[in-house]
Amino acid sequence: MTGGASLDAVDLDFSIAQRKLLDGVALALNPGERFGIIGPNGSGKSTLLRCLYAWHRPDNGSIQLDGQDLFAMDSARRACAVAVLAQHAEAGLGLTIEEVVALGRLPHRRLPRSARADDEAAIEQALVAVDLLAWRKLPFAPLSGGEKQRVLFARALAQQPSLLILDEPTNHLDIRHQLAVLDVARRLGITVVATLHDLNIAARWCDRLCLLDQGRIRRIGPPDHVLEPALIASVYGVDVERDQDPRTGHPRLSFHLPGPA
Ligand SMILES: Nc1ncnc2c1ncn2[C@@H]1O[C@H](COP(=O)(O)OP(=O)(O)OP(=O)(O)O)[C@@H](O)[C@H]1O
Repeated sequence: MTGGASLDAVDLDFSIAQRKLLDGVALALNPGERFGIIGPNGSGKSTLLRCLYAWHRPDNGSIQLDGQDLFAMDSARRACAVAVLAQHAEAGLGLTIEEVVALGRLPHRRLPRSARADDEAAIEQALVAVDLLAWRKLPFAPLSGGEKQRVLFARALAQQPSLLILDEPTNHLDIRHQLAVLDVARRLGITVVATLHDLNIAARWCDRLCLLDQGRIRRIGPPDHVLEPALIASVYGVDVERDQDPRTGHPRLSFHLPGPA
C-alpha cells in the first residue's frame, strides 16, 4: 500500500435544486486516520463523501488531498489515490469475481511503470483479505448482497489507494464479516473515511467521528466526545443510554423510541 493521504476540506457548501445539502462543512483528516461520518437518514453523509471523491463539485470551499487541489489533480493520479466503495454499487454482469476485483487495477494501467505482476499480486492479496480467493473463478452476478459487497470491497483494496472512501461498508454484511472488513481496513494503515449507521461499530472502529445533521456538522472528535447521549438523542430523536463495552472499553449505546416502555 502507498501510505495514508491527508485530506483537508474547508467550508464546503453544496446545493441541488436550491436545497442546501451541505452547509459549511470542514474536515481535516490525518494520514492513516480512520474517520467515521454518522448522522440520520438524509443528513448528507453520502453527499459529503461524493464531494470527497470529486463526484460532486462543491459550490463553495476547497478540498485538498496531500496538499493538492482534488479537482485540479491529474485524473489518473487521483483515480489511483482514491478508492471508493459506494452504496448500491453494481458491477460486473458476466464477469467473474476475479475480473471484478481486477477493475480496481484499471487506474494504474494509465500510469507509466505499471506492471502486470503488481496487478496480479494486488488482486490476490485483496481476494485473500475478504476471504474469497477460493471463489475467484466464480461468476459475480449470482452472489448474495453481502458476498457482492465483499467483492466490491476487494476491488477497492486492489486499487491500493492512499485514501479509501467507504459508504456504509457494513451494509449487507453479517456480524463476523462487518468486523472482518473493518479490521482489514484498519490493518491497511491508510486513511479511511466511512459512513456508518451502527454507532457501536463506529465507536469501536473510528479514531474520530463527525456527526452530521441536516447538512451541518454538529460535532467532530473522538467517539467518546461525539457519542454523548443527549446529543445523539436530540439528533436522532431517540432515547439513548450509554455504558462501556466490557472487553474493549469503547462507549456502547442502546436506543429506545421515546415514550412509555
Ligand atoms: N441528486 C440529488 N437530487 C436531489 N436530492 C438529492 C440528491 N442527492 C441527495 N439528495 C438529497 O440530499 C439529502 C442528503 O442525501 P444523502 O444521500 O447525502 O443522505 P445520507 O445522510 O447519506 O442518508 P442515508 O443515511 O439515508 O444514506 C437527502 O434528503 C436526499 O434526498
